Amino acid sequence: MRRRAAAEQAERHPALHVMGLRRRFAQPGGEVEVLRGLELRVSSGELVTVTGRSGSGKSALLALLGGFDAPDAGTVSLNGVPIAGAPSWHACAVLPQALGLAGELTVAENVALPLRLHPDGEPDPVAIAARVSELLDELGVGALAGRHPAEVSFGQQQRVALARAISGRPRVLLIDEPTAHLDVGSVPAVLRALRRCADEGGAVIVATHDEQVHGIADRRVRLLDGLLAEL
Ligand SMILES: Nc1ncnc2c1ncn2[C@@H]1O[C@H](COP(=O)(O)OP(=O)(O)OP(=O)(O)O)[C@@H](O)[C@H]1O
Repeated sequence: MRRRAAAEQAERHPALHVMGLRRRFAQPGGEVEVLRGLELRVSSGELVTVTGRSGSGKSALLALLGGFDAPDAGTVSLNGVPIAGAPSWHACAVLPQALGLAGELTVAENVALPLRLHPDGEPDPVAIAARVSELLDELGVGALAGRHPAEVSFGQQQRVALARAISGRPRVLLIDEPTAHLDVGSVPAVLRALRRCADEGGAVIVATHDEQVHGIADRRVRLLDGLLAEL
């Protein structure tokens, strides 16, 4: 019964639904309204890229979608339920440009964290280790598992942070510029990982200037004058 109710809920409500989102920031010349009543719906299994000129508000938008910032007006709902603060990693994983890896943990321990904090309970440690090494290998950083984030390059940290964001198979994944610091050879693995996350049922939203990322999207939107336009 509960499963049927959840299925009906998923049908009625998109994985991510943004309504009337407004955000103003105080700036030296006065207040600037960066988001001006923005609307967005993203379904499970859909990968949407957000483009827009530098300073248009893409990172500010992701911070609001991830519950790290509060809007001046409007709502962000996950499966029909408005968020209040940052949801669990399982409900919504966020990969900001600053990455946010835990410096005291190894690469492998960082990637294992969402699995260990899973709301259904911590899976068997052998299953966690297998998932972690599979993801790190796929992203070309398997040899770094035992190092700490400060001991690897920023481009490598970026792939570790992506592995951490997707390890718990989040229902919604928000990513800011996932290819910004990568060498050309590392990009295909990142694109495959993002696409698979959507194909396995995640709603994936990626802010990017990179045409290669737009190439794997189901839908592209542009942030312009505080609103999103379909491309
Ligand atoms: N906490 C804040 N306080 C004041 N202004 C802010 C704050 N956060 C963002 N802004 C302003 O909001 C605007 C949008 O910034 P944001 O970082 O979201 O742009 P962006 O589209 O992600 O840019 P980029 O593509 O360069 O990463 C900028 O003018 C920025 O200065």
